[in-house]
Amino acid sequence: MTRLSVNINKIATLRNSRGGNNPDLIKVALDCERFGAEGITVHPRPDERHIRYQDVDDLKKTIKTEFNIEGNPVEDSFMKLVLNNRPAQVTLVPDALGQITSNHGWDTIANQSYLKEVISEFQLAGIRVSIFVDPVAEMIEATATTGTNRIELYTEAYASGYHADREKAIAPYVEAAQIAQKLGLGLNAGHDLDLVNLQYFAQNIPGLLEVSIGHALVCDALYYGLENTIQMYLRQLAV
Ligand SMILES: CC(=O)[C@@H](O)[C@H](O)COP(=O)(O)O
Ligand SMILES: NCC(=O)COP(=O)(O)O
Repeated sequence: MTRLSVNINKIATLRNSRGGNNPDLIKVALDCERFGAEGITVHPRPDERHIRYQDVDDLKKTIKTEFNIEGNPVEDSFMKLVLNNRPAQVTLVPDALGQITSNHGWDTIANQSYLKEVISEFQLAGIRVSIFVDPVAEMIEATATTGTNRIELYTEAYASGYHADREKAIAPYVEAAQIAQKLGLGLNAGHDLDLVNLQYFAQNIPGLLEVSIGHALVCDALYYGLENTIQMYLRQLAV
């Protein structure tokens, strides 16, 4: 069964907009867990526009489910943050400084030796590593030599193509998942997954271990409430 990790970046965005502590990020994370989330994901960016580095320290001390920290290891501050907190999983994402949101996976061919080096540093600290990749066969194949435990498929192209032709939109992801399985890599996925496109993805992707979902889930919570929304997402994954 696929696990749901709730990305709480957007809760921090709302909090930061007024400078106080409403909503309380830690309380929301604990409530997500209470409502059924099987993990908490954060993507602290160097400008701390949503998740602050202090939030990561605070979350590590309080949450009980799987903690997943996303970010670009080229930043020394990110390396230190992750190594000091030792989450269950780190997801390496090649975002540039100031990028609005993630928009591509790693070029695992050009960055093969660099990734190998940073992945082993995290693994020596007992942290499972996942790397963010596009569903492109040669990019998935090249992840094998990096030593990563898992890959996270970047699902924006699936989400944006879903309404026009979902079979066409999912085809590269099915192929990517089959390659990952052949290589013995664990499989995660995320970005723009929502209540409309999630079930079809989970039903058709073999070996999908975890999805991390934030933006759409927080938007849905405005209408359905956080507890109902998390339960609705979990039902989409119960395939
Ligand atoms: C890696 C990924 O797809 C998500 O973490 C996404 O980057 C969310 O980050 P923002 O909430 O800053 O858009
Ligand atoms: N890794 C993807 C993630 O954490 C959340 O992405 P999104 O649902 O906010 O697009």
